[in-house]
Amino acid sequence: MISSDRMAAVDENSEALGVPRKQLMESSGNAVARAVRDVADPGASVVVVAGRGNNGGDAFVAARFLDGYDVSVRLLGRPDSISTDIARENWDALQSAEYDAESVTDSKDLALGDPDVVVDAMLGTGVTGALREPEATAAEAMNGLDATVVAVDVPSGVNADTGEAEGVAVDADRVVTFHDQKPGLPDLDCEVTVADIGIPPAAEAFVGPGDLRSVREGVRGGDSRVFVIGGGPYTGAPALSGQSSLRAGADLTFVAAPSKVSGQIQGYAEDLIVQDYEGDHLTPDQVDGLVETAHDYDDVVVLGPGLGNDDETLEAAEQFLERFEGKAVVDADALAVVSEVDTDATLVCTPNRKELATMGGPDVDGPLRDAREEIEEFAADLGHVVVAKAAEDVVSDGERTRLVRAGTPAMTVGGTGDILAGIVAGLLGTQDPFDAACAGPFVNGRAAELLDDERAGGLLASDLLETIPRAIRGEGE
Ligand SMILES: NC(=O)C1=CN([C@@H]2O[C@H](COP(=O)(O)OP(=O)(O)OC[C@H]3O[C@@H](n4cnc5c(N)ncnc54)[C@H](O)[C@@H]3O)[C@@H](O)[C@H]2O)[C@@H](O)CC1
Ligand SMILES: [K+]
Repeated sequence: MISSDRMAAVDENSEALGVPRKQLMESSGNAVARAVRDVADPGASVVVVAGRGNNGGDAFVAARFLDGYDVSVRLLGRPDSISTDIARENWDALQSAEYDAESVTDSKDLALGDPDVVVDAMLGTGVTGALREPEATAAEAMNGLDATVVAVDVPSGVNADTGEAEGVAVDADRVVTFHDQKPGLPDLDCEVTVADIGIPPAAEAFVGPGDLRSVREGVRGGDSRVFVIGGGPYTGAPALSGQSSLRAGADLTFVAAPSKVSGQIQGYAEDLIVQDYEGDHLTPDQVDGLVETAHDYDDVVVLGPGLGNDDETLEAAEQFLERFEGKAVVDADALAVVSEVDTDATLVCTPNRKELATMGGPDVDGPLRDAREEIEEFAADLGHVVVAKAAEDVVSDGERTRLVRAGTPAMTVGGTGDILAGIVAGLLGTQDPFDAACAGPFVNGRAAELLDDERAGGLLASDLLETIPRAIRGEGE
């Protein structure tokens, strides 16, 4: 089962893997033609009613695969209003090859005749709201015919995610849907076939540019705040996490740090707001104040960078998680306490191999992907999202697991993990935790790839700050 949003992401990932949408459209159209062949013998009359998006494009392709049938294609709207290049190219192909393909701009002029088969290709997953004109009238006309109605991807007017129609919808006899079943289709009163259209499994298994779709849409809203609880024995780590969270979309980032090092952390970056507490490391005395601040401002917390592993600090981290109820990225030494706490917080944990084992997860020697099932089980037991970091990362929420293979060998330099924790926190302001956890390492890796020519093996973690926005925008594909 796949939602429309996920399908769009997978489709974009497929393109990045070298299987472009136009190729998928060719397979989709071919599958639609096969369904028509199943319901009617050669010689039968087939009318294709097409809309101006890719759903229509699929049917323009289908017309070419129906040699031996009496096919006519009716495009609802002017050819220059076809909304995608690939659909237009397939329309143009019908024109130049002298198919019976005409555009109809007024639904009153839509004469369907008495065909054996109607192909409904008005709207697919691109539908929003009730069918407008001329589609609404055309749907009624199609429903009034005796013909067998074959719908492309989803009956026009029906929302593929819910199965609901806000107004009139095409009453299909058969639906040919692509790649995977859609949540809204099984409950419809029609036969549904799922056609394999050649999307590589890697387009789903690996995080790709399609997984950044909603990140690209989630612009800064003015009130997404990140609160980094870090620093003490180390000062660079919280500064890197804080800055990368700003690059990934946070509006304001605060760093809570011991007074002994707070000035130093502030000195690295004027963009951070540093709030100090007494002492040289985090202790349980600070927990009340930190929980209160994080709750008052609805902050996304980053717990861990540079905190060190003093017993008092780990005790404080544990107490913080026991009482915090918001969203947090847990990294570095703080990871060690996660499996011991009972927390209502939503956590994204970002362990490297060693930290994964320390926190009670699998101890993996070889590629993490070989342990993907154990990592998934561990995330399920933990009840949180796990981003297990290596050359190829494994991200799991206990039900879904994806791999990330972005990045360069130079990323083994210190600090890239701090950058990652900040990116995930910045994304968590607008994204669902699993989506943020998948997008984070992909963005981090792409940010390094964008610098590979310039920095090569001399990359610094702080260099990544510069290219995070470009990585989010999709550069480097
Ligand atoms: N995602 C994928 O992997 C693939 C998708 N394909 C096809 O592409 C389709 C999606 O294409 P598009 O995103 O172009 O969208 P659609 O072709 O479903 O519809 C987009 C058009 O419909 C109009 N529209 C939206 N709501 C309307 C309403 N209520 N009344 C009237 N017009 C309305 C929009 O203005 C837009 O022009 C899928 O359903 C499928 O058929 C295939 O080509 C193959 C691969
Ligand atoms: K359709």
